[in-house]
Amino acid sequence: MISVRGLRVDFDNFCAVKNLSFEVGKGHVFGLIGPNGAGKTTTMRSIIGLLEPTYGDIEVAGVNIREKPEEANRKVAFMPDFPPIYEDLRVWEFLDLFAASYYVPKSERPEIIDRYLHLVDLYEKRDAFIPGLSRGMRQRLMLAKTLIPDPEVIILDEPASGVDPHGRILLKNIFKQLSQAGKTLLVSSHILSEMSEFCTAIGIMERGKMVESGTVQDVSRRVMGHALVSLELLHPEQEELLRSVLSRDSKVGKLESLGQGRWEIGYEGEEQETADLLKKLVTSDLQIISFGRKKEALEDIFLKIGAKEVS
Ligand SMILES: Nc1ncnc2c1ncn2[C@@H]1O[C@H](COP(=O)(O)OP(=O)(O)OP(=O)(O)O)[C@@H](O)[C@H]1O
Repeated sequence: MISVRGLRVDFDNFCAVKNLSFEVGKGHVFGLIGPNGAGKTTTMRSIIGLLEPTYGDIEVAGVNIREKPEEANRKVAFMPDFPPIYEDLRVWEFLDLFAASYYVPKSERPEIIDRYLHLVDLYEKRDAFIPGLSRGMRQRLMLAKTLIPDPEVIILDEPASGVDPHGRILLKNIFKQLSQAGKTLLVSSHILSEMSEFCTAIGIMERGKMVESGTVQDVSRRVMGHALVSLELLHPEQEELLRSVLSRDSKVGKLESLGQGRWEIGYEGEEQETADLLKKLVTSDLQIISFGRKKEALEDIFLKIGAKEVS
């Protein structure tokens, strides 16, 4: 797990991170979201011990980084947003070099390297020279390198930047596997829509402060005040019946027709209440083709918080 309490980081007389506290539990993927200069990289560099905080307490996998920096260092791996890379090596040689620097015995390295190359879908590029790789492939190679020491805590700064849709799906599956294996992940990104798929929780940073954090759903409910439910009627002419059933549910807010029997409903209820609403609709003889809580649009949450900050 990761625990950050009361973190402050100053650069000369500029305060980049202010009184920041958050926790990421074992097996969770926490997404750090924020505009340029919000303090995401500074926070990550502090957690891995690359920056010394002005004050605050940080623990990784239960180890305080100030008290036991070397032990903490062994528990955590970091993938920076612009990692340096050794240009004149083949893919496997690059990983072999890193495995050697982590004291992986020579006899075990080929198997470990191949395992991680398969994981990031670069096995076919095993013998290719690094300059011939695309930016997305390099990102995936760096991810393989980051995972080789089998760290408990993995910190990734903008891992999805420059990665194509195939690579992003791959990344999502890798994060899932890692969290299922009990790893703790902290990921920063500007690609907000993907963060809601990758992450079990998010934190939104603005000017060095955490302005919101929690599950995407919790943050969305707090910021937006409601969830959106989309619904499609088989017979659009059942509109009156739909309106009448919905009017009896106090949690229903704005009702918007998208045409041809499709509706969007602002809904303040929890998930269980949403399930109860569906039951009521169906037992009222409405013919429903589709019904679902929409994935909260992180972009909307982000914009709303941004608007709140400047107003
Ligand atoms: N070494 C440094 N010296 C002085 N100021 C710095 C230093 N590193 C970061 N900063 C400043 O601290 C603030 C936070 O920067 P940081 O890189 O943490 O933001 P970020 O959220 O990661 O941004 P981005 O999304 O652009 O990477 C910025 O205003 C930046 O200019």
